Amino acid sequence: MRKIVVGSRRSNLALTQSEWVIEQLKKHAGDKYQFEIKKIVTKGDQILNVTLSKVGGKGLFVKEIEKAMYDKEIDFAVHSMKDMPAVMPKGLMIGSIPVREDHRDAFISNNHIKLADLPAGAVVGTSSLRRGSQILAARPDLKIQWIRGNIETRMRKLKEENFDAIILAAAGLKRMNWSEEIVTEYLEPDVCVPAVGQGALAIECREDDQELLALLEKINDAYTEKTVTAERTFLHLLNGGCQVPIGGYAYLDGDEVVLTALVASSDGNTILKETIRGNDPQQVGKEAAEKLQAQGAQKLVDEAIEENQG
Ligand SMILES: NCc1[nH]cc(CCC(=O)O)c1CC(=O)O
Repeated sequence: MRKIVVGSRRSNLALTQSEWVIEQLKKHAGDKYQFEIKKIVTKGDQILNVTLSKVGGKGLFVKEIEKAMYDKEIDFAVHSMKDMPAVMPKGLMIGSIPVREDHRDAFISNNHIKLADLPAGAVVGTSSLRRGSQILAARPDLKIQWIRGNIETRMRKLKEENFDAIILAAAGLKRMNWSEEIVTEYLEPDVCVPAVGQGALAIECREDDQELLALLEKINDAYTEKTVTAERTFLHLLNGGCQVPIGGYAYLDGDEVVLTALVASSDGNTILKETIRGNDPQQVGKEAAEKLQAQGAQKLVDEAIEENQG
């Protein structure tokens, strides 16, 4: 019997995701494996009072976990796919991509007033440049205000502070069993293109752990893998980090991947958006990046980086 140690951030969402993955694996593990969760505190969990994009972005949540994996203190870790860097560190890999939860953003407002019906000047809370930009594109008369914290904290701030609405990933709410009744409306990708990988999980493990890889393979979902590959190829080629609003969502139409990719300015005044289809997910991602670059996406990315550093 092998004991498999799962490294997890200590937030409720991270623990819920790790427990969910363990439940899925148990269906295939027989009595050959035992699982244990080891909680790990990351830098991203400690820094809660500044905008994520200003303190180093996605990598903040994964570095300590990766060290524990190199040191063999843990065997795998479950991440939200959208928090994963585009390139994996040496010796580690994404060993499995389980079936994706809801990919959409959930719009949650006081008194259930829909986005289109909010009065001018209403305040929408989000710390995502991507969400802020697309909300402003739809409703330039609204105000975006930064909000941070986990789901519980943001829900409390919506009620107690000066927010009229907030936006959260539907997947997080569903995984945490929040009632659907709190959601005013789900924003479809034609209104708000989700983050690349939103709703999907990435199981990260050591490249050389063949035994574990064989087990993880059993809960890999081909549909999710294919669509997320298109999204992540696009993200990687744009090289935008999280300093510029970028979104990407793909689904399958028969064998074809259909990817909608977005690059925008934070104020929502410039929205570059393309939908590409094709059989090869990497080719589709590449084509989307090239199409948007031809429309000036790289300039938006470079300007955003300059602004952030200056
Ligand atoms: N930005 C943080 C983050 N990273 C992953 C999720 C959960 C949803 C998912 O798996 O995409 C969330 C919360 C949110 O965006 O509201």
